[in-house]
Amino acid sequence: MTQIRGLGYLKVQTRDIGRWRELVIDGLGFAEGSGPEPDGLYLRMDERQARLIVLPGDSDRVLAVGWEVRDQFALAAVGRAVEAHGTPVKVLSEQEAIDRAAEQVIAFTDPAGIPVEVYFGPVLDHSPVITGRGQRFVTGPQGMGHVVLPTIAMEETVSFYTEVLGFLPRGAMKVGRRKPPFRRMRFMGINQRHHSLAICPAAHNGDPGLVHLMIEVDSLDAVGRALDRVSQLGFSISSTLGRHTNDKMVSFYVRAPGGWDLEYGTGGMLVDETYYTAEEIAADSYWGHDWSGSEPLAAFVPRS
Ligand SMILES: Cc1ccc(O)c(O)c1CC[C@@H]1C(=O)CC[C@]2(C)C(=O)CC[C@@H]12
Ligand SMILES: [Fe+2]
Repeated sequence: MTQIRGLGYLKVQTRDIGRWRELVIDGLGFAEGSGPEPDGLYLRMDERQARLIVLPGDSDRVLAVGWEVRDQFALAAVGRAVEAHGTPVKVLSEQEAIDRAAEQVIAFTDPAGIPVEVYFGPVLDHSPVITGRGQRFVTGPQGMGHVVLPTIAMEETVSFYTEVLGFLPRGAMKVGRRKPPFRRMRFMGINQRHHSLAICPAAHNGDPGLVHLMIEVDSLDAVGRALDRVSQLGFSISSTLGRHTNDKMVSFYVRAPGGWDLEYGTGGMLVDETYYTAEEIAADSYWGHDWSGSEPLAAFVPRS
C-alpha cells in the first residue's frame, strides 16, 4: 500500500536569505540552480532542478515538504486516501506544477499543521552538478534525505503518515521522561533509507515546523570538510560529529537561520524490508553527537 517513494524536495522561507546562501552553498557545498522566484535560492544535489528551495520572507518556516510518487496512478491513490481520511486535498494548477518542476502536484496539511505536497514526474536538469565540498549527494532511490517534523499531536500525526500515507515504521526512541508514561520519537521509511521521516513530540505546532533536514554525502572527508567550513563561516554546530545507532550514519548538525538544523552525514545503512523489524534504540548514538553546546531548537521552546 506504500505509495510514496521518497523525500523529493523541501521548500522553506527565511528572514535571512543571505546567511542561508553562505550556509548551504559556501558551507555545505550545494550546487546553485534557478527557479521561478528571482530572489529565491534553488539548491541542486542531483539531476533534479532543485531539492532544497529557500525563499525570502517575513518569518522562518517550512513552506512545503515534497514527497514523490511513482506516477499519476500513485498520485491519484494518495489523493483518495487523504480525502477519505477527511483531510481536504488541493490539486495544484499546471503553472504551480511547472514552478515545482513536476508534472502534477497535490497539496494538503498534516495533523501537525505542516504543509505537505505530493507529486509525480519531476522535470530533470541534465547539466552537471558542481558541488563545493568535493562530494556527491546520496539521493536516487533513497530520495533527498530525511526530515524530522515536530508535533503536539503524536498519535494523530504518526497514524496519518503510517495508516493514510503508507509510511513504514522504522523504530522509535524514548525522549524526555525516563518513567511511564513514555514519550517516543518515531522513525518511518518508504525506501531503503532507514528513515525518510521522523516525528518528534514538540512544544508547539507553529514556526518553523521543522526539527531538521538530513542530507547524505558519499564520503567522510566531505562531511569533515563541510564541518570545517561552516565552523569557519561562524555557524553554530548544534551537535558534534557522531554515529547514530539506528541508521548507522556519521553526521553533524549545524543550526540554520530560523532555529532548526541541517544534519550532514555519510554512511547510512540500507534497509532490507524482507528481514527488517522495527526496533527501539536506547541511545541516539554509539559515540559523539554532543548537543550540550547548542541553543534549544525552536520547536522545543514553549510559545506564549
Ligand atoms: C536518534 C536519531 C537517530 C537518527 C537520526 O537521523 C536522528 O536525527 C536522530 C535524532 C536526533 C534528535 C533530534 O533531531 C532533535 C533533538 C533530539 C531529540 C535529542 O535531544 C536527542 C536526539 C535528538
Ligand atoms: Fe536525523
